[in-house]
Amino acid sequence: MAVSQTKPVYGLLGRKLGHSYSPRIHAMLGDYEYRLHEVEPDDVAAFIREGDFAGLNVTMPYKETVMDLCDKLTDAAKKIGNVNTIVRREDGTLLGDNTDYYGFSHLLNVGHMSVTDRKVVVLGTGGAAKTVHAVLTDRGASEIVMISRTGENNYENIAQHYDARFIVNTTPVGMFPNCPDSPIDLEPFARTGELREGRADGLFGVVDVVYNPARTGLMLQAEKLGVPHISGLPMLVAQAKAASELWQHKQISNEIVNEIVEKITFEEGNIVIIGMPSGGKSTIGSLLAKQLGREFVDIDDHIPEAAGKSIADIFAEDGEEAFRAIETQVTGEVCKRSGLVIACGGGVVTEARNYDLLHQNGIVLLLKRPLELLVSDGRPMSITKGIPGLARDRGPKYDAWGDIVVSNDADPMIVVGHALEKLQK
Ligand SMILES: Nc1ncnc2c1ncn2[C@@H]1O[C@H](COP(=O)(O)OP(=O)(O)O)[C@@H](O)[C@H]1O
Ligand SMILES: O=C(O)C1=C[C@@H](OP(=O)(O)O)[C@@H](O)[C@H](O)C1
Ligand SMILES: [Mg+2]
Repeated sequence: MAVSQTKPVYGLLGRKLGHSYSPRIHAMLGDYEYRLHEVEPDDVAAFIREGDFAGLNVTMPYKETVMDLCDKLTDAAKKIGNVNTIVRREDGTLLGDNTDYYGFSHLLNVGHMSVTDRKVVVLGTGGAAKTVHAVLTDRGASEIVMISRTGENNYENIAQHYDARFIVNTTPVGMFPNCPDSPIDLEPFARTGELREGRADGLFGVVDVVYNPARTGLMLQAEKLGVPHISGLPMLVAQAKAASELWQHKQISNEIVNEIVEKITFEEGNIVIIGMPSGGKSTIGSLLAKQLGREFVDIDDHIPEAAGKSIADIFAEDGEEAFRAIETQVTGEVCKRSGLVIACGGGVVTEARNYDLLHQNGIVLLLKRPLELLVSDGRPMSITKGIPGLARDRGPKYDAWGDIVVSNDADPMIVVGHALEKLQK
């Protein structure tokens, strides 16, 4: 008689799990069930005692709580002071371990962040900060300064640490939906170095453990300053891999970690389309979304809703500046979401402040249609300034903002095919 095989059951324990990436990550790491458990503080002890699981990941705010509920702790978990992975052993007892340590270590490796003999500023003093501190200590950082809101080293007196060479953010500042916020200004840190080849080299690296959005305010500023930087997704995936290895008693390659990071980056990232008015952003965007099975959002469609009047009326009654203010507000709300195809208004590049909004969580696709094929119908800017004038003013900005360029000079479905090819590279 055939014996029915049931899959082992793992999962994630936390209080609010939102749209956690963990089930998707674990589905790519092994053949097991992975469930989400949102549990209130008073119920955690009972959940652990009675829980029907072969192992667990643990997240905020229970990484310290579960330490007392495990039968045994690994040395790493004891040293760091929190548990993110629980393994049920053969005799049924629970072993508490910490794979965030491995995750952060992996993040430093893939970001090429060599902290040995360097001064590091760590923003935050919570659970993630403790893990980060342990890794930095083991890697021989010369000085580790922990910044908190009210401690001895805080955001008021952070200037005394502008000589730090690395910054690690472990706070939730900048995390969705508060994006693109940033906990600190990086410029004074960068400026402490010598000016070489036109850029200050005081900062060697910036790491953000936040992974949604893909680029927090901190990452976007590091990028502008030319400072090497990396955000938290490889850490999330690597800690999951290490947990999965403990549960399955087998090794998983770093290749798989990289593949998962790439897949989630693409799926969660937005495809943000810019280009001249009537260049085909709405047309190509909606077809591309259909092809990818994604939601399509046309910023221009949401502006009348936000303003209570049509785009033509905003321009006629309130002027361009008022239109730009509403456009920025709507663009910010839409672009912080995930996994969308977004068509922007043609003038989005006229406001420098919109750059971060477009780039925080996506790839910017510049759609270029030959000027002679562009039309002005109903487009206030194209009518008043004329298409050649707009093209002259905006051309350099379109080129600077676009991460990839796609020509819209063929049948729309052919253009969508070209866009997909470039996106999947
Ligand atoms: N590849 C194409 N082939 C034929 N017509 C196109 C193509 N791309 C755009 N159009 C047409 O050009 C006009 C403007 O396109 P639209 O998508 O509204 O531009 P945008 O959103 O950039 O202002 C529409 O009438 C659309 O049908
Ligand atoms: O170029 C511009 O400044 C504008 C372009 C329009 O969007 P399309 O590019 O979709 O026409 C719309 O946002 C508004 O009329 C302003
Ligand atoms: Mg449009």
